[in-house]
Amino acid sequence: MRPGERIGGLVQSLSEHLVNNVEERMLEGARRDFLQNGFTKLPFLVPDRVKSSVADEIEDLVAEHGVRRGMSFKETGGTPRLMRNVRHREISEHGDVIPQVYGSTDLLGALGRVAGEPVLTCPYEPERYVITELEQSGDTHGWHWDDYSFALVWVVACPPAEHGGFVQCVPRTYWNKEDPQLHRQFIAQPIHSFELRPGDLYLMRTDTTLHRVYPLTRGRRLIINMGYASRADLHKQISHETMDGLWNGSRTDQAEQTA
Ligand SMILES: O=C(O)CCC(=O)C(=O)O
Ligand SMILES: [Fe+2]
Repeated sequence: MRPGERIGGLVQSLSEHLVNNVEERMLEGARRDFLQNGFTKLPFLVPDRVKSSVADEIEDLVAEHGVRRGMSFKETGGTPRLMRNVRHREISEHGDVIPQVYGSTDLLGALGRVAGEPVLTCPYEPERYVITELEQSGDTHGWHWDDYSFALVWVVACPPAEHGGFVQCVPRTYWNKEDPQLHRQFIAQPIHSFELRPGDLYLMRTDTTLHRVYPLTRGRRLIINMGYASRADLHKQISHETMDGLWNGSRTDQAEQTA
């Protein structure tokens, strides 16, 4: 089978799964969670065959193109990013399955039913998809918001919660890049924590949900974050300091920024 046919078959099996196996009540349950917490797990959204093809591609890409980064950003109150990443550019150049799955019309339709509004491919390409591996003790994706409204995160590897790696979030919070006031956000509202397992997917309302990955003490955590836009995002002036800093520097820039 030619690669194009294999990938076409995978996207087709995702569409068939969404029509045949994902019931309205599952999407409605996810929608209630999502509106309440800015977060919902959706492991049922994608068939195992597609999950394992995406996972295999992620493993190959991180082995071949992963770059270690260590940074912090004043726009999110100086919180750390200690991780290995593969950026959009390398994923779209060397990946086959991920770019096709990302743009699947049926996947976007299902996400829109959960979000309660249209979920659109991100107009700013570097934020469409990024692979993140946490691999050392202390590695974390520290507290932040994202520039665009939605993230669909696919979990390939994750240690048990005893070793960190779970997601924490504070919904209904707003990002003032000049003065993010993280401590005030934590005082004003509770922090919700969610354990993840390999094979999980989750959808987060990332522009109004402050979130982080709890620092790892052992094991390995590997995900791909697929970023999507709302209609409103298309009309906003969005500056991209944190994501540009994280994902867009050249290898030399990154080496200089690495702690
Ligand atoms: O690793 C995760 O679960 C979250 C990733 C994330 O927040 C991001 O890439 O912006
Ligand atoms: Fe994020």
